Amino acid sequence: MSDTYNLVVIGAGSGGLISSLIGAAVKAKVALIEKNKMGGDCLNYGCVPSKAIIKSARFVQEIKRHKDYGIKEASFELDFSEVMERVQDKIKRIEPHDSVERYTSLGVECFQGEAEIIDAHTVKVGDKVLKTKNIVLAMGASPFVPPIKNIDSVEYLTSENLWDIRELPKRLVILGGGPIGCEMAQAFNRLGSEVTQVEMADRILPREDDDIAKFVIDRMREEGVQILHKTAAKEVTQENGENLLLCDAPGGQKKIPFDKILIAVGRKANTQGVDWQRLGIDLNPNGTIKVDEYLRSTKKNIYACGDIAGPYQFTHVASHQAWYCSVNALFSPFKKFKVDYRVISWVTFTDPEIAQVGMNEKAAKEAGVPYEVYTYDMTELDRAITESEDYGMIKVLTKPGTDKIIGATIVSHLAGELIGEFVTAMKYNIGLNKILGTIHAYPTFIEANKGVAGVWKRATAPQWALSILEKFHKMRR
Ligand SMILES: Cc1cc2nc3c(=O)[nH]c(=O)nc-3n(C[C@H](O)[C@H](O)[C@H](O)COP(=O)(O)OP(=O)(O)OC[C@H]3O[C@@H](n4cnc5c(N)ncnc54)[C@H](O)[C@@H]3O)c2cc1C
Ligand SMILES: NC(=O)c1ccc[n+]([C@@H]2O[C@H](COP(=O)([O-])OP(=O)(O)OC[C@H]3O[C@@H](n4cnc5c(N)ncnc54)[C@H](O)[C@@H]3O)[C@@H](O)[C@H]2O)c1
Repeated sequence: MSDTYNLVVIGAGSGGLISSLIGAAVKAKVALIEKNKMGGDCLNYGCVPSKAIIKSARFVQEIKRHKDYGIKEASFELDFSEVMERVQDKIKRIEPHDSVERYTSLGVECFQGEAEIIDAHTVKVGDKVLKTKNIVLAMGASPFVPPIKNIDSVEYLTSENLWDIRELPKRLVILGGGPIGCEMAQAFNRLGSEVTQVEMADRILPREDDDIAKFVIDRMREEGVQILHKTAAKEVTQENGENLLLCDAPGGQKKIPFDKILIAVGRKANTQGVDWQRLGIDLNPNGTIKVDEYLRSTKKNIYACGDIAGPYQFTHVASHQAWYCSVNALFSPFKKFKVDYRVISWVTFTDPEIAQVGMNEKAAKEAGVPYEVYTYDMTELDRAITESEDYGMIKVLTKPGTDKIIGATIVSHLAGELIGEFVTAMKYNIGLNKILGTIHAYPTFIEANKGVAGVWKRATAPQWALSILEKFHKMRR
């Protein structure tokens, strides 16, 4: 038997794990190389720790809202280091899913160490040289640190070292109003930090529609997060033993005192330090690996998935792409599949959550796609009222004159769960009429999806038919 691998996968995050798993499942000889922690960003620094801290913060918030639930007195004493230990505990609970032991048992040969690509068919890890037919690049992305003067004078936080702190920052500045910035601004504020969020663009959550983002912005401000829009961080200085962030703001220069600063202004692909040109691999202007619709790089036996490839930076997209990388690498030229981004969903885990599938209004306008829009107000939903969670909306974009869904956005409690029905509907071409005709249990949050379908039905009911019906019933009286 040849020692040559069918697939060498570099990086054991969401993309690399799934890519190697698929290879092993179809009996290919697969090596998986990881230089740091199995599970990559999602498990160790991303989705898992962030969702764990968000839960503690939400629990605190519910205690603060005791009067909304008819409870006169409720108090709590926060032990921040325990909150952070709980975060680590959740990582440890999930770790076995992504472990060397599990992947080895599934038939993947795991190597610990930094991979070095020698040529298109050779990868080195430590003193081992692996020969391979194909390579999958799944090396992820890292926090981008913008060029702010004197930033190195403070021990700034990013999503990588945030999880090491055990003392709650009293005054926390968060740079960036994307998902990381917003999720962490709300969570730390709820846990007791005084949070100032600094966003360069016109507003935080710049990718969302205005009416959707407003629900989150209003809620965050109500809870006490100070949100500064159109504000660009320029310099860090120290005055009287205090750290200050100097920003260009609409009213002039602003000085923001802080104890800790979290940088969350985007993540850049881990493509530094490799001579890609020598390997015949082109990069995109933003530093990601240039791939075609089969996820092949410009070197045809080298594929890429996840954050290193883009265009999305989500765990589920990395694993979706991973399938195409492995299958296309292992079965080309007999069979190959074009990656399908038609139905991609994502959730921002603020409270309320924002969940999206397909296009929102902003994206449809930018792409010049014609649409009709139907909205449902969550204050009308019985279950939301009984839960004191009657806040938010569902917004569905349809192809004009039809019930075909081209996008859905939900901003509400449990939006991330509710979006699932629209994901399935879009994937299998189920329109709003069929959602309306489906029995949803009462009283549940998911009934809201039927609610928006009802709004569509009433708005599009043929007026001529209704007027004939009116006459018909009149005649029968
Ligand atoms: C705070 C935060 C919260 C997030 N929350 C969510 C969320 O709720 N939902 C969601 O879908 N996404 C979320 N994301 C995004 C998600 O974590 C990423 O999109 C996902 O982890 C990307 O997976 P990947 O496999 O491309 O890369 P990674 O998970 O980064 O894995 C890449 C791996 O490659 C290894 N590596 C790099 N170079 C080499 C080398 N030369 N040799 C060997 N190994 C190497 C790295 O050590 C790393 O382990 C979040 C991200 C952050 C930072
Ligand atoms: N719930 C989720 O699915 C989830 C959660 C967290 C992260 N992620 C993924 O990780 C990616 C990275 O997240 P992110 O929030 O770091 O980045 P992002 O690119 O999504 O948002 C960064 C924000 O920072 C702003 N910004 C850029 N430079 C700035 C500066 N110098 N000063 C102030 N503001 C500045 C941008 O205008 C933007 O609003 C996301 O795009 C997402 O794909 C997903």
